[in-house]
Amino acid sequence: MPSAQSGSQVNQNVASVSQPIHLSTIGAGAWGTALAHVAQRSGHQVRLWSRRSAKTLPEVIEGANVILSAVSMKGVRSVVEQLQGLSIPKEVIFVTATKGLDPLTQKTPSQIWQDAFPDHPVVVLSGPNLSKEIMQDLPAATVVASRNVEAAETVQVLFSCDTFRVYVNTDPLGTELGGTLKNVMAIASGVCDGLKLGTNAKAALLTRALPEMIRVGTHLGADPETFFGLSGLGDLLATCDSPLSRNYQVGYGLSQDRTLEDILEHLEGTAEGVNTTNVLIKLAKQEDIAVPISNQVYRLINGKITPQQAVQALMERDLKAEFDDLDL
Ligand SMILES: NC(=O)C1=CN([C@@H]2O[C@H](COP(=O)(O)OP(=O)(O)OC[C@H]3O[C@@H](n4cnc5c(N)ncnc54)[C@H](OP(=O)(O)O)[C@@H]3O)[C@@H](O)[C@H]2O)C=CC1
Ligand SMILES: O=C(CO)COP(=O)(O)O
Repeated sequence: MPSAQSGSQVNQNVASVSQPIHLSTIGAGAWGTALAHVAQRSGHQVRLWSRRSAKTLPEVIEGANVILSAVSMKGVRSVVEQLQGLSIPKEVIFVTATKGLDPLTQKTPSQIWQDAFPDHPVVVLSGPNLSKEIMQDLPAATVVASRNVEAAETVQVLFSCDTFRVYVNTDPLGTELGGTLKNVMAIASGVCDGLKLGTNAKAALLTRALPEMIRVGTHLGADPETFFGLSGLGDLLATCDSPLSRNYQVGYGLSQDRTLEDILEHLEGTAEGVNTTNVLIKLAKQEDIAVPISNQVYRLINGKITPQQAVQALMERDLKAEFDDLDL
């Protein structure tokens, strides 16, 4: 794999390739820490800020070329507002690695960032990236996506190293929605495994999950092709098949008749899929988008049905053609 220092073909045009990039990471949770680790490994200068930091946010972002936000969805607006109060040069690139939807506006994190900083480049980073594996320096790949290709290429250089391979994409919305929507499917997948429904059921679930994600994504303006890449199918496979995933753990716990409150209380970190499911179902109802799997996840996490009833409801749906409702 090319290192950040040597650069791939596409990166050789990026001015910053030969110099260390100054990265300020906001959020010292599992993901912020792992991404800071990767950037450091690839030879760049990294500062990390969290609400518990001794240094202030203005101190930590001073002189940064790139500001990465890896906070959970509930922290995005507060972080954006704090940064809006500071004077940040227009060439500074914002990178958002949050996988969620805003409950108030149903916007994605990158839309919130771009609304707040219309003149700055905003790049989405998303892919099959379980942070515990990344912290162990196991090989992984991800996607950085922006309408501003040069900014995306700079971020590609920033995070590329011998254990982390970064691809560029020009569809930030699709890249972001892949990582966000698969969290809902990971809850369903944890239920599927917890109930020991078998390999056939799991394959059917994941295969039907993808067109459901694409339906939502294309309705919102994303490119369908993006969902077949690392940030869509890739992240769906990783998250739905790993007990490391907090969203999978939520589904697994529900299948064992634990309450959502009890599961979340004992969970290590954030499971964005719970909030995402609630926002998605509101959106799908408003926009009339068919989301049958997400609907059952919604009913399950809101205590309206049992895991067994959720499975039964999916199996009893009207019979239909396989590709009837997917206009690719
Ligand atoms: N862990 C993973 O494997 C991956 C996670 N993600 C995504 O990254 C995001 C963060 O996940 P992760 O790091 O695992 O979660 P954690 O629960 O480990 O950390 C949550 C982070 O959010 C910050 N935060 C929460 N509320 C606020 C707030 N009100 N104001 C400021 N900051 C806040 C916390 O800040 P503080 O540090 O100050 O406590 C912390 O950094 C999620 O959207 C997740 O889906 C994406 C890919 C991989
Ligand atoms: O997004 C992730 C992997 O790509 C992490 O998944 P969880 O948030 O479910 O742990």
